[in-house]
Order: sequence, then structure tokens, then C-alpha cells
Amino acid sequence: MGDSRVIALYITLGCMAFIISKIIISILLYRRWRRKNMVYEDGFSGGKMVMFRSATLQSLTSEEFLKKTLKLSNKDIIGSGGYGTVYRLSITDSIAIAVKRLNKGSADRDRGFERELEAMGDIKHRNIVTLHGYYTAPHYNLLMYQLMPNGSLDAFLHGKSMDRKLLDWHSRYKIALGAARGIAYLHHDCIPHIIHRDIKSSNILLDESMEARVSDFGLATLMEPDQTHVSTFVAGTFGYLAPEYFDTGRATTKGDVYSFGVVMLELLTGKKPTDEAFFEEGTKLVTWVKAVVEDKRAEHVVDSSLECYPAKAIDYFFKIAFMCLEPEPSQRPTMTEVVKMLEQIKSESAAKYS
Ligand SMILES: Nc1ncnc2c1ncn2[C@@H]1O[C@H](COP(=O)(O)OP(=O)(O)OP(=O)(O)O)[C@@H](O)[C@H]1O
Repeated sequence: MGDSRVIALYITLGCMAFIISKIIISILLYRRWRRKNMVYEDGFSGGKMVMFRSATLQSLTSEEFLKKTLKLSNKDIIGSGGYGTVYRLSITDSIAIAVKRLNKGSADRDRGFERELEAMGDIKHRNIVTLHGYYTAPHYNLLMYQLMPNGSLDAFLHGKSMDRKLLDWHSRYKIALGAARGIAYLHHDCIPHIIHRDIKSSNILLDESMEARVSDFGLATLMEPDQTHVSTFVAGTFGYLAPEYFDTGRATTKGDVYSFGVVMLELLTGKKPTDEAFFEEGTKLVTWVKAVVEDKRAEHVVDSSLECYPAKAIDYFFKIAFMCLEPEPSQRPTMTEVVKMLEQIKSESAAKYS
């Protein structure tokens, strides 16, 4: 009897020690989380929110936005790049936006930064991702973009192989034409004209109907990219940069045309221009495709996921891409001319597939 009491006492003491240690651990964890959160909150406090004429977010207040932003966690991340991390932020049950948090210290916080953002906020085009507004604080800058439910062209082409199969010839053609229209608008219809400087498949986003929307324009001119991000060279991304850029370092509309030509080849071949295999073999996507197509073996470079495609239309698509990829910038067409040439394909063959 005496023994069983002692055992019961030991069990009770053991349970109490276990519960007390759990409570102490929880308090310590909570205090650590609170401290971290306060540091995070401090980084955002004292900021300013600017909204452009956005019907979607008209009633969103700065406090509400901040409250929601502070709740963002890793599970809300939809992507990250050289300039920061992109999160999905729900505003209401039916409305969500993409918030890009620019890496601490990478943004130029002076007035010039805001002026450029305001210029971007004025741009409304069906092939350009809308910038709803921004929040600028002492330690962070947040950009609020229209959320693109189908992510980036890059993820579609180089992500899961199933996704690539979903991109038939007609979808690829439609994406090329939409992106070309968006870039042409930046080059020729915006005042002042805008040079994108970083045209690539990860900056071509896809809306709910797989229509292309150009994103990230202007960011390359707004700030120096993150030092640790290897794919970004001054402004722009290795694999997409026009050859003259390496000599002059000057961004031009013809440089964007070249990068668009690379995206066209990416669409047709399904190959990533930044693929290490090209560098290892001392070549690039452009050189490889040109050599094979000139050898009249175009079918060898066309993406094998494209099971059925109109050969004539593909030939013309290659021709347009090579015009964009002319080494001499003055020989390249303007983006308006590219749009016109792509539209000709539509009237000739794409209609068959729509
Ligand atoms: N508005 C958006 N809607 C949906 N997804 C987005 C949006 N903006 C960005 N993303 C996703 O986040 C990823 C990262 O975007 P981000 O612009 O930060 O970097 P990147 O373009 O991939 O690279 P870099 O910063 O070097 O240009 C994109 O590839 C895309 O998948």
C-alpha cells in the first residue's frame, strides 16, 4: 500500500514537472516570437501607403493593409527574385493581390523611387500587370500588384512537365502576341517611353485566361539588384541580354526587342536560355537554334511537348524571332512591327487552332 502511494506521488510529480516545463517553453517561444514580430513591425511602422486609382482596393486603409501584411508567412510566398519576395495577400474572401516585399536596403528610398512608381501606377493595359499601389517604410518597400492566378511563363515552360504540355501552339502564340503588345505599349504609347530592361519568361505572367501580362518593368531602373543574385547583370538577366549591352551598358528599346526574341525561342523550344548546359558547351540558346534552323532541321529544336503544330506558322515565328535577334540593333524591328508580323500569323494559321 505504502509503495503504491510512493509510485503515485512520483507519477504526479513527474506529470507536474512535464506540464511546468511545457508552460515555460511556450512562454519562451511566445516571447521570442513577439520580439521578432516587434522588430518586423518596427520595420513597417511610420510608413506611407499610396494607392493608384484602383477599383479593387479602393476601401483598403493603410492600417488594414499593414495588419494583413504582418500576418504573411512562408506559406503565402508565391515566388522570389533578385529584388525581393512575392506573397499572395487576401484582401477579402474574393479579392487577393500580389505583394512584393523589396529586400531590405536594396530599394532607393528617395523621392525618385516614388516618382518612378507613380509613373508605373498610371499604366493601364490588358497586357501589363497593374501596379495597385505601394507602401514605403523606413526598412521595407512593398509593391502591390494585380495577382496573376496562372503564375509566370517561366514556371509553365520549365516547371512541371505536365504544365508544359498544357501549352499548345495556340497558347504559346497567344502569349507571344500579348507580351509583344504589352512591350510595344511601354515603348511607343507611354509618355515618357519606358524601356523594360528585363524581358524574360519569369517577367511574363499569365492571367486567368492565359493572357500574357508583362511585369516588373521599371524595377531594373529603380534600384541596384541584390548583390547575391547571380542571374542579374547590372540590369537585365544573363541569357536574355542583347550583345551590345555588354559593350555599352546602355539599355535601349532594341535591347528589349532582342530579349523578346529570346523569349520567342524559349516558347518554341521549351529550353531555358539560362540553362547551365548551354554555358558548359560554350554556346547559347540563340546560337544553337539559329544553326539548326539554318540547316533546315527546325523540327529538331521545336519543343517535343508540342504534339501538333502548323509548320508554316512555326517557320514564320522563327523568322520573326531571328529578326529580333539581329546582332546589329538598327536591323531589329520595333515592337510595333513585331506585333504586326505576329498578327499576320494569326490571320494565316492560328485561327485554325482557336
Ligand atoms: N503579380 C504577380 N502575380 C502572381 N505571381 C507573381 C506576381 N509577381 C511575381 N510573381 C511570381 O513571383 C516570381 C518572382 O517574381 P520577381 O519579379 O520577384 O522575380 P523574377 O522576375 O523571377 O526575377 P528577377 O527579380 O531577377 O527579375 C515570379 O516568377 C512569379 O512566379
